[in-house]
Amino acid sequence: MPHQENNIEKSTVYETNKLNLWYGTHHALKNIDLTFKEQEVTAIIGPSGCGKSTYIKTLNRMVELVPGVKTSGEINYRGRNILSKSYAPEELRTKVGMVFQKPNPFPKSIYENIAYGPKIHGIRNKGILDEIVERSLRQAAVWDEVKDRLHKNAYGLSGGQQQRICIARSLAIDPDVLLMDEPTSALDPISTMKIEELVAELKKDVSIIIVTHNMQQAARISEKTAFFLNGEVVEFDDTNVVFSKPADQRTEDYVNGRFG
Ligand SMILES: Nc1ncnc2c1ncn2[C@@H]1O[C@H](COP(=O)(O)OP(=O)(O)OP(=O)(O)O)[C@@H](O)[C@H]1O
Repeated sequence: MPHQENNIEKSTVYETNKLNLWYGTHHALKNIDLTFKEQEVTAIIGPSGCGKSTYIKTLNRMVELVPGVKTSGEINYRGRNILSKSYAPEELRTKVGMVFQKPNPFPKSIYENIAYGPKIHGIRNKGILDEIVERSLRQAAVWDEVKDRLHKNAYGLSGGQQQRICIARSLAIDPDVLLMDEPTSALDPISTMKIEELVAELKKDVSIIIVTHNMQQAARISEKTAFFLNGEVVEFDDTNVVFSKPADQRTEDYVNGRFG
């Protein structure tokens, strides 16, 4: 049954239908059918090498950068198949932000890191850029820590601060969707907590798809969970169902730490 709030069904943001992907001859994603809704956090869990990162990178067409990749099936974003020849990947870059496992700020000032995307999209007015920089840093819960050093190099920040700068950078384009690939795996518990709080806050405006190895994190922050194994989706359901009464024995074994 679809997740409902106030009896209004949430609209679909992304949907993959029979999505397959091969790295050369290696069949890494097998017939993946998943649907992601507005104002929801979906966690993607599964053991190492099961295809989580590959899947999330198909959603913004980043995986195409790997030589020898072949895909079949459909990825519909807001109702349009982004794998179709007529869909320009640049269009997605204005709507879908991505945050990686390791913080990867540009070797530039904090300000320039955040203003970069809006500038590429043609915003030149200093007052508007200042506003975007402040709003994004506030949203990413890092403003107070960096407001007095905006023109210092982002490399001078701690790992947790750098990761929140990267989140702020992706928020500066006012994204519709945020893809997060193990965004807290390199962080200490306090920075992790800040990012989890941030995810809870952001989901009012941004759909979030997050790959995580941390079961407690998936249980804490997501409405839906997809369990991947060997390139397939074994189970996709409300997070509380996946963690407390999963339909498949393999899911139960994984969420209870019996393998992976
Ligand atoms: N660039 C690549 N070229 C060839 N094979 C790849 C490439 N990237 C990933 N693979 C293979 O595809 C499969 C899925 O990898 P992927 O990185 O998506 O898994 P994952 O679930 O994200 O793993 P982890 O949790 O360890 O990050 C693995 O067997 C991996 O070796």
